[in-house]
Amino acid sequence: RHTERKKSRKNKRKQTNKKIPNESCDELPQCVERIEPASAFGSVMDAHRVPQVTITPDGGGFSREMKQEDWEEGEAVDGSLRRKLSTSSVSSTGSSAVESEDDLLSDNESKSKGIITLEPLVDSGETKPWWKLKTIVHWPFSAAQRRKLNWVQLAGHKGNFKAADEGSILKKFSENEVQCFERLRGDALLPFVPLYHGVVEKDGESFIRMDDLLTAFDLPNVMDCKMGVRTYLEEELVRARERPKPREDLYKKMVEVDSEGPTAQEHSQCGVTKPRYMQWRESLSSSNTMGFRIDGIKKCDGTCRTDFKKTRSEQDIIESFKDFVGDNVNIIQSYLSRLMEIQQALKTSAFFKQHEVIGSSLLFIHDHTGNAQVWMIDFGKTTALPEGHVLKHDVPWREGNREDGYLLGLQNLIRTMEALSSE
Ligand SMILES: O=P(O)(O)O[C@H]1[C@H](O)[C@@H](OP(=O)(O)O)[C@H](OP(=O)(O)O)[C@@H](OP(=O)(O)O)[C@H]1O
Ligand SMILES: Nc1ncnc2c1ncn2[C@@H]1O[C@H](COP(=O)(O)OP(=O)(O)O)[C@@H](O)[C@H]1O
Repeated sequence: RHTERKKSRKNKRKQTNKKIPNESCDELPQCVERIEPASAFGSVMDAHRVPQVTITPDGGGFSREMKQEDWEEGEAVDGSLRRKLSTSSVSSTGSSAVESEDDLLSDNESKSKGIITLEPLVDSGETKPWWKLKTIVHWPFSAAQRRKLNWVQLAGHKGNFKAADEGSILKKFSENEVQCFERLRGDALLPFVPLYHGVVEKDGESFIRMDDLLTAFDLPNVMDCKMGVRTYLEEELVRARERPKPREDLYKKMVEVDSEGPTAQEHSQCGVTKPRYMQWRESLSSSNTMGFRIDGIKKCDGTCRTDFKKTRSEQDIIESFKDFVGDNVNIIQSYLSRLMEIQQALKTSAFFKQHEVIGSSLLFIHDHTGNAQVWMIDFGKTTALPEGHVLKHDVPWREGNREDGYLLGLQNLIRTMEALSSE
């Protein structure tokens, strides 16, 4: 019965692309301290306080350095990456907040962190029609195109991406994200989002096909910055208040960073709600104060870091950026120009005005040739506002106003790059 339950859980997860929490729990000390976010880049950020957040100043994180044995000669499809192997973790795309709060079942999944091997979609040889298209897609891919792709996935959910034909990748379907890509057609932001090639459906699973942003690079350096002062939807907050569902997996992630993070009550129930976890993450990092945070950095030397959970101060951010770009002034200038172009496009974008942009990232990519680009990715939780409503994106969030602070984050990213360029 347990197996059946687990099976049906897995099927359900496949269909909804959501993550399911862990089951076990450790006894931990109960000690909570409240601290204020550090001031950063001016007073406007200080306005972004999120209620009910209890955090402590110390914690850990994850850091991994690629070892020699991790590298092999390989069959990189795009020729732009050397190789790699390992990955650790998992989760899923577009996982709905509602589902997360409702689901207390467990599995041992976590985030993707770094360099991975993308599996191609395998043709099972079934005779029934296996695909449906909303737009164009070239399928089946040729045998040569069905090779594994060595790729970088710095954040998000492991298992969400698959290799496609050259120059593109497949991301697990999320209705929300598809709608965003559709609405972005013809918008001022189009030049800054990966080109969308439609939806591919295979063996009951759907995927979004989009350009692989790494193909233009030779041994790329990649940084994922999650944008916004808030990384959860307002509806998640409402749901958690009405029907709080403490999650053990989030509790464990919190304790891993700071054993004193959870409140006494959270310790005793071995669980924290999703918004509570997300608020804690935002306060501990630079999200609340700077409107963005670093989620991961992979450098061309093979090192890959995702231990930025406590990177919050302006100085720490600058140091991390410095480590990422090195002292190459041209790269810094290219990043700066691109960020300003994005800022300009956001001012005129109808899409941006009409959407609450939550959990979206700016992906920074550069290589030794001097090529440096910034792209807007991950629209899994970007939501259209009701007819007639618009957002400013640069004012403090108060529950109900749906503001996300995206422009505050962008402004601070620009300031960070400027600080680097003036050094
Ligand atoms: O970064 P850590 O501390 O691991 O926390 C993760 C990230 O915030 C994920 O966002 P992203 O996918 O943008 O990285 C989020 O998924 P959602 O984007 O679905 O909210 C996860 O929520 P759950 O999937 O509910 O666990 C949350 O546990
Ligand atoms: N189009 C793309 N091209 C290259 N890399 C990408 C692309 N989209 C996502 N990535 C990589 O995958 C990671 C996770 O992507 P994201 O869309 O945020 O997934 P999730 O929805 O699971 O959070 C990013 O940090 C980046 O490293």
